[in-house]
Amino acid sequence: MEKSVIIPPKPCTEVCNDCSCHCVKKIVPVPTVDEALELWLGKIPLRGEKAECIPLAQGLGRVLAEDVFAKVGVPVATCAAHDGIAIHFEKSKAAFETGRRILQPGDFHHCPMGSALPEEFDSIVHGEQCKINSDGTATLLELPVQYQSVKIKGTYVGQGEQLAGAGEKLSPSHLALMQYTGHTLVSVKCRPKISIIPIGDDLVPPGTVPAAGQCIESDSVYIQAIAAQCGVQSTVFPIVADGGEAIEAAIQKALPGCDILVVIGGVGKGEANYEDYTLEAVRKMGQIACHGVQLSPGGKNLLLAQIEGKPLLGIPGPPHAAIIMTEYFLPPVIEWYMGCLLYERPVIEAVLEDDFPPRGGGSSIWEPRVHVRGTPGGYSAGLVGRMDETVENFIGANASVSVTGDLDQYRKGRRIKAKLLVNERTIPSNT
Ligand SMILES: Nc1nc2c(c(=O)[nH]1)N[C@H]1C(S)=C(S)[C@@H](COP(=O)(O)OP(=O)(O)OC[C@H]3O[C@@H](n4cnc5c(N)ncnc54)[C@H](O)[C@@H]3O)O[C@H]1N2
Ligand code: MOO
Repeated sequence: MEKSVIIPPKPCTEVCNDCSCHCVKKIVPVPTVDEALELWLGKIPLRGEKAECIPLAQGLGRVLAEDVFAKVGVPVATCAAHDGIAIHFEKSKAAFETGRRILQPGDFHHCPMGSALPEEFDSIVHGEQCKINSDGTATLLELPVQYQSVKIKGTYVGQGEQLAGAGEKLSPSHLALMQYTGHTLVSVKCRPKISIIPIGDDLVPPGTVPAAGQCIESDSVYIQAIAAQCGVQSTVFPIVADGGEAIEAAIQKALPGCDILVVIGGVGKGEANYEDYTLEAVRKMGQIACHGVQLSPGGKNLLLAQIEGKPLLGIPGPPHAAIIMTEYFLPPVIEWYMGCLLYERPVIEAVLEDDFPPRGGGSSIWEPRVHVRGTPGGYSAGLVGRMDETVENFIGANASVSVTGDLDQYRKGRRIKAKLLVNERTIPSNT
């Protein structure tokens, strides 16, 4: 496995702060994705978890800041769970068994579903089991079982019963039950503010026609979209020119207003020799957790750091690399901040259409995009024809595969797990 070289900012004066070899250069193994996340987020103390109170109806997808308890029990009083008449079971049974099936007005109570049951009655005779007569009596056609269709006060939800816990993501069902039990507002965790800084002299803003050697800045919109899929809005800053001072100034400007900072580009290992100044600027301003991770494409230049206790995610510039790095590292940092899983990609099993080329393997991950198609037996998956910044890779693919472990598992005909990028119902059929 490739090794990455970490050049510490300055030699340690006392005990070496993990920079060994008398603090000149340290050869460290490239971490796996999990190790990189631990190196990065495991060291950043969570800041005060802020909460805000919002109208319940706006709560979908938000994360509860505190446990929620029913304000109102359900039902409020013992009531009918069916349209019918309320009776006293034992009394009615005794009469019914001796052939007296006519109930006098005082022997029953008309009870539409949800209405409170008078105390002297304990069972509901369904509308179909009786006949209401024009003289105010009722005829019992069938004897119900005792307590039929009676909802006892507070047995569905007890007043004060816990509905949900802090850290749960609010679903439509949460909202309905909370509103049903007396809530109009809900206390949710504040979402992180994310700032995104694209870096590179060769980038031009969207809406500009690129000249030779230029390209239109586009990674930021992907990063924004993945953040939005996690329920978080983000701000894209103007493109920053290559150069240490400009990058430092841009980071200084963005940092106070955000909780998570994403920088794009300039993280290549060629550093200043190849106009990649981001790594050096971040090294000066904060602490680097890792530069390079066992994940491709793009992982060898991924930068994870912190500045002033805020996580910084450094995404490599080439778009095909940026999408994978964003999918692997942006949701976890948002989830770390929120304390809740927010990015879910459905996983399906598919049979490989061809051998995968030997990439990845061991603990290193290769994450190619694939086409998943419906087959009579389930699904099949094939690598997209062209990788990189192609229509097939970006738009044609509907899933990706984490190729890792024993590469023999990725031969034609083997069953693999594909992580969908789309709704399963939109997978085309092979026929
Ligand atoms: N000497 C070495 N050079 C490079 C190596 C290496 O190992 N040694 N690795 C290469 C690989 S692989 C990658 S990936 C890149 C990552 O480097 P950077 O993050 O520094 O990428 P940039 O130089 O800034 O940009 C490269 C290329 O990407 C496009 N780009 C950049 N930003 C955006 C954006 N916001 N939106 C759309 N496209 C963007 C642009 O075409 C740039 O030209 O390093 C290689 N070099
Ligand atoms: O890591 Mo680079 O993404 O192989 O293009």
